[in-house]
Amino acid sequence: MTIQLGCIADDFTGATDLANNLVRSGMRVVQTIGVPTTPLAADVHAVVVALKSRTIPAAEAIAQSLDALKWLQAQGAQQIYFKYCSTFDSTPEGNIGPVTEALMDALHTDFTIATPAFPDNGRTVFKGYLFAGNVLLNESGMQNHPLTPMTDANLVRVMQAQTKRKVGLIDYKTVALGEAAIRERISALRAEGVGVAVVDATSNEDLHRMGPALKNMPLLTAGSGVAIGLPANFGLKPSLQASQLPAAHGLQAVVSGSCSLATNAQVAHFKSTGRPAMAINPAALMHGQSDAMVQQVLAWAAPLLKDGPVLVYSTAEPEAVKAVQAQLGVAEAGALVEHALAAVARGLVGLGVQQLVVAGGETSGACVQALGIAQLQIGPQIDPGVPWCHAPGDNGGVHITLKSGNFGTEDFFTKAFTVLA
Ligand SMILES: Nc1ncnc2c1ncn2[C@@H]1O[C@H](COP(=O)(O)OP(=O)(O)OP(=O)(O)O)[C@@H](O)[C@H]1O
Ligand SMILES: O=C(O)[C@@H](O)C(=O)CO
Repeated sequence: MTIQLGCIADDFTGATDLANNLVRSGMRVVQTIGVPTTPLAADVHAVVVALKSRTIPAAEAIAQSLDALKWLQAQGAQQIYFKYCSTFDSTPEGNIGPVTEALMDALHTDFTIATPAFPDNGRTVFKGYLFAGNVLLNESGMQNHPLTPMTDANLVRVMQAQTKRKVGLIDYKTVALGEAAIRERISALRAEGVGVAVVDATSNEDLHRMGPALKNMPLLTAGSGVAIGLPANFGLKPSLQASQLPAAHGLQAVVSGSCSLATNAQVAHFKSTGRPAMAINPAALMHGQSDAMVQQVLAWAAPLLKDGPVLVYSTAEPEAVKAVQAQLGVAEAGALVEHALAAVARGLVGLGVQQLVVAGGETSGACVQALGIAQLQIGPQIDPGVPWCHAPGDNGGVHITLKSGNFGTEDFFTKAFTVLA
């Protein structure tokens, strides 16, 4: 079986976000966790390979992305889509620039686009500046991200710092004129030696105008927004009919390791409903105390689960995160918390949880790996960018949703379960 679009996502929530937009735009999609070792068995238009490569060393991110590329090419992928965060999450070293460059080299292409625009979630790009909601990226809370603080909203500048290729801009005026003008601008930029063009988009209409101009471009790099304009290039029509998931069974739980503004509000909202919630303090995980802490959390959760969803969270305000990072180091703090939350997720599933909400991309990566999930079927959307997914397994498998840090309404942690009911 051959596929049309081959996608490489740099984290797991981002992968379901992209798969969701492709499904809603008319594609049959499968998401794999990591690079599969066998050929694709499903009859689909697109595959999203979910990596956990956003914050690992650039050389490793490149190696994993090239592996994914090789597998996708072997499945016949006609176009490659490198999906990163709608808030362009990266460190000064990358990994968006280095991975883009490596994919360009491997695909023997001298030009690609870069745009994290996702208007349905308030991410817009105007004159090369990224807005999250009504404010610039660096005023949106993303300047305090635990792993990838974003302190500059100018994407041409941010991308240029990460790549040796010349970075240019296709601005909103060109995008507004549509396919021919965008193609003309691409030719002009290529003639100037530009290898990567940031593209403005402030609405879904912009993304739909962009779509036809991207037909046959070997590599696209973007958030999930660009996806909505692509299926038409393959003769497919939008369909809001998400794929049907098997009926949901089992107990319900939420595991949250995201420290974003949105997740902090979602945790506060869940607690305000009076439902059971337990915080994990990273300091309590140090000196080999993690296993004991996980056991304590599971013993707490076990008798409560029959009465409805419980929440286990490390979600904290920026000051608390900074204090922990000062004590443990940024990477160590992140890894310690991810490891503990992943063990909690595995333990909760062991207690009978079959409907699981996980908040945070890195956290989701750790949890999905700990649960041994290899492939996800994409189901109905809960909020823009966040679908329910299903992983087959014993007793009907697990319904899981991987919520990007900044996505979802305040009541997401309770609302999500009503979508499956
Ligand atoms: N209280 C805490 N102190 C320090 N680090 C924490 C704390 N809680 C979580 N972390 C770490 O912060 C990181 C949060 O990243 P994660 O990707 O899970 O969330 P996010 O960035 O908000 O989500 P997304 O990537 O979907 O936008 C993880 O590595 C997590 O382990
Ligand atoms: O694009 C986004 O914002 C999300 O899909 C994501 O990648 C969060 O990790």
